[in-house]
Amino acid sequence: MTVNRLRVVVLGSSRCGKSAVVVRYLTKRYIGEYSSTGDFLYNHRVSFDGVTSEVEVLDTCGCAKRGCLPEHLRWGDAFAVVYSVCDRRSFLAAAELLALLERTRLPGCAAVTLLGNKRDLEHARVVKTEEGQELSLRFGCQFYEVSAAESCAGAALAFHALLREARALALLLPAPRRKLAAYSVSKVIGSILGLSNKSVRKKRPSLSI
Ligand SMILES: Nc1nc2c(ncn2[C@@H]2O[C@H](COP(=O)(O)OP(=O)(O)OP(=O)(O)O)[C@@H](O)[C@H]2O)c(=O)[nH]1
Repeated sequence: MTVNRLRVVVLGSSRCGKSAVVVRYLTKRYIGEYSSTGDFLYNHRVSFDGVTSEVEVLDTCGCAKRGCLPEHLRWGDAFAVVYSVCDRRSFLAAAELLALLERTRLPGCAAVTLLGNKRDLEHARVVKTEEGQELSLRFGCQFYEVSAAESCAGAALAFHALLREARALALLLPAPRRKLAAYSVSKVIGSILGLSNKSVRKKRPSLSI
């Protein structure tokens, strides 16, 4: 069985549900609240299509403000750009992130998916499905609407499709690997394990799932 290594960066504006989507995919669980004080790196081993991948998933938090966005864009092999269907500003931010990705990475050199999260909140929806579709067509990326709160099926489908594309690109374009110089580890694991961020950061640089 082939084993490959992939790096996935999850981007999007604050509170759009990045952590919820990532944790849904990795653990099948939905946890309502997460602390939002920094990026979080997960190690995850996944097998499908007869291939096993060692996947690092970087759940980012406020990286545009902290200035580490360019580094994250270079580091990743695959990118999930998340917005909330109930928050137009998060959709506009997703469009900006896709444009930045296009400028930073050569077109076709990174797998990208656009995820419209919180589709369970239909009554509060302000971004139509067609708008997400149009945006994904404009940037030539995948597109899914998901609900981290409602089920794990959407997140799993979206991440597997992203990984499938990243695997194919890794075969076609063996890119030089760049190390992420530094990442802070702070959120989600505290919610999962009931530890404070400080103790998590000290004891665990990353979480294997
Ligand atoms: N109804 C509903 N709420 C969701 C969903 N996903 C996330 N939420 C809620 O939205 C809020 C923000 O979720 P997070 O996962 O912390 O969002 P984030 O993008 O990681 O936020 P930052 O860490 O601040 O960047 C939380 O209250 C979640 O419970 C969803 O699919 N449906």
